[in-house]
Amino acid sequence: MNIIRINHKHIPPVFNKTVACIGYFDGFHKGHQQLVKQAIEIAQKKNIDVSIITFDPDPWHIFKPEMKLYHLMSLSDKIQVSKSLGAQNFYILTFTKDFAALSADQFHDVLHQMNIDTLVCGFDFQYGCKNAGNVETLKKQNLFDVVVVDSINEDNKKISSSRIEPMILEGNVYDANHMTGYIYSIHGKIVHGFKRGSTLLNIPTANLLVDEEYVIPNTGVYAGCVSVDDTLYYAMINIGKNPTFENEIQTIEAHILNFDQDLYEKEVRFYFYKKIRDEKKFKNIDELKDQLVSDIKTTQNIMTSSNEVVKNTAKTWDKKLFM
Ligand SMILES: Cc1cc2nc3c(=O)[nH]c(=O)nc-3n(C[C@H](O)[C@H](O)[C@H](O)COP(=O)(O)O)c2cc1C
Ligand SMILES: Nc1ncnc2c1ncn2[C@@H]1O[C@H](COP(=O)(O)OP(=O)(O)OP(=O)(O)O)[C@@H](O)[C@H]1O
Repeated sequence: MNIIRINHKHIPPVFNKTVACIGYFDGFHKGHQQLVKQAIEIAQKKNIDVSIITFDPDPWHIFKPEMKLYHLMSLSDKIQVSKSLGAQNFYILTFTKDFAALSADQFHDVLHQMNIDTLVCGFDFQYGCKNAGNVETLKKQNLFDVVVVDSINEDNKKISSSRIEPMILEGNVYDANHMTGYIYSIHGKIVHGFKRGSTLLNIPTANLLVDEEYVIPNTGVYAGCVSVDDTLYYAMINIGKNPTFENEIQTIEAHILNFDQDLYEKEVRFYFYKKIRDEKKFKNIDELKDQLVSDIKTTQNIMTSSNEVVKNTAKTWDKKLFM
């Protein structure tokens, strides 16, 4: 895939004629996926490329620089998912105050210089200074064709990134996953924990130092997966302060089922499919251990009966399944 960062003031003359989807695309939910599907259909008929156009940094970063922002996906996640959805190009328009101040016509001109043949956007797409541009202004211009996708809904309400975020924060990853079709995941590096898992409990866990931009699910125990290198494994994941041991800081740790490899310093991804229980304080280590053994069975059962979403997750992140 071609990845090109673009400063709107100096657009290089390097772009293939393309059908492009435009938006911020945080989480690549089913609404976003519909745009890409539509773009692929048009591109196949015209025998031209499919491109994703997004903005970076997050426009909020320019308007409210003091605000700490959390996302469902990093920019490199979006690149990876765009590739598996079938795009040939990924264009990153650098979002600056100047870019935000473009009029609708100037914005059209930027897209024209990027050799856009057809723009695919959602019914509520807005752009340009003070959101002056919308589907109506796009349809009036004649530099490129425009295809508008109707609202993709769940429970009669538009699926959107801002609807998915609070669900994840509440721990309701199961319903959030329904709006994307694959399992929500966060990326990071495996670091050292207190080593109680491998010694006291005989159930080793990998502790994740998460990349800081992600929306983190609420505390609790989740059935899900972990991917290591190019393989996806079933896993049970705990987010919390291990109240039995009275830790002071929250950790994110996973026990990967049927897995026995050193993971320290590895870059991995944790996938949260469904919350199975709250984290609890146990009277003693044996009770915690019994609970963990039961959690392994619960996780195995939940994950084996969720074949479709697991397969789609593996496809989305280009992983093979080891189960
Ligand atoms: C799936 C799972 C569920 C867990 N549930 C609890 C829990 O309910 N209460 C608790 O105190 N610790 C819980 N733990 C955390 C264990 O106490 C933890 O794995 C252990 O302290 C090892 O930590 P370490 O990696 O720092 O050595 C859970 C861990 C996992 C992987
Ligand atoms: N549910 C949906 N149905 C159809 N089109 C959608 C849907 N959600 C987003 N789009 C379109 O996808 C593109 C990217 O959307 P974008 O990520 O900017 O917004 P969003 O998902 O609605 O997120 P937010 O909640 O942050 O507004 C836009 O063109 C938008 O109109």
